[in-house]
Amino acid sequence: MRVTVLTGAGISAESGIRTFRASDGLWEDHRIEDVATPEAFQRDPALVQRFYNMRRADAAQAQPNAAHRALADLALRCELTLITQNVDDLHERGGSPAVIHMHGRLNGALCAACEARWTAPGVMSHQDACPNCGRAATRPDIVWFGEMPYQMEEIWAAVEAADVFAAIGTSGQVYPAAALAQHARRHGAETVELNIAASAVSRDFVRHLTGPATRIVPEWVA
Ligand SMILES: CC(C)NC(=O)[C@H](Cc1c[nH]c2ccccc12)NC(=O)[C@H](CCCC/N=C(/NCCC(=O)O)S[C@H]1O[C@H](COP(=O)(O)OP(=O)(O)OC[C@H]2O[C@@H](n3cnc4c(N)ncnc43)[C@H](O)[C@@H]2O)[C@@H](O)[C@H]1O)NC(=O)OCc1ccccc1
Repeated sequence: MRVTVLTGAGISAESGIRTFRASDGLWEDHRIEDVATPEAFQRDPALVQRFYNMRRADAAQAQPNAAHRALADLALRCELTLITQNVDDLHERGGSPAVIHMHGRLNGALCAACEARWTAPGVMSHQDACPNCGRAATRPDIVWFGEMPYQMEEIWAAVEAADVFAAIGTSGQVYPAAALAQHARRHGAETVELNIAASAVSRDFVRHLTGPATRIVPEWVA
């Protein structure tokens, strides 16, 4: 059985990581345009680094929950492709061996000059020197709005090959991630949505499991 799973901020909500669009969501007190676009980084790199340093510190405090662990268990029992929009490392800390971070990672750094990548779990500054070219053009290894998500070829292939496609804790408002369910359905997959509420693409799913991820994901996996 080939299962492809897409996760969003909702799977990490019960670990204490803020989602984006909830009433207390990140986008309530930060404008996307100010912190999550290449233009924002050009304009005020220190503001952008402060935003991601805060996110990195929050994620370091958080612990994986029963939903993260249930997916690690599922990987032992089927051919699982785990795709996440999340930039935290709770899937890995929850035991998932292979995770496709389509929107990047908090613990990653990228040189805007030579595109070198390295792991940087601590506080990051745009003045940090690149270990490869030595220039001070360090940015978080995060996919910002207007930038192409990572590993899209692998992702489309895993969606097309899936017998089951599941979306967990995502509002279906950001593309191309939000288009994956429809693509999976068009390629014959059984589509299931796991969420506490309806999403912007609930119509693309034949099954809907409603409730907190820490309850419904272990139930779905069992
Ligand atoms: C806002 C939206 C309309 N805009 C876009 O989609 C744009 C533009 C666009 C492209 N195509 C389109 C088509 C139509 C319209 C617009 C577009 N897309 C892009 O810019 C993408 C890139 C998008 C990626 C941006 N980066 C992120 N993240 C990293 C940064 C960071 O994290 O700071 S997106 C970020 O926001 C999204 C947030 O969504 P969710 O994770 O779903 O979170 P949200 O808070 O919204 O919802 C939480 C859900 O959980 C549920 N929930 C809550 N608690 C629980 C609980 N306890 N249990 C279960 N469920 C729960 C809730 O009910 C809810 O449903 C995630 O993707 C997340 O990664 N790039 C690109 O298109 O490039 C082009 C291109 C082409 C060629 C060459 C070059 C470029």
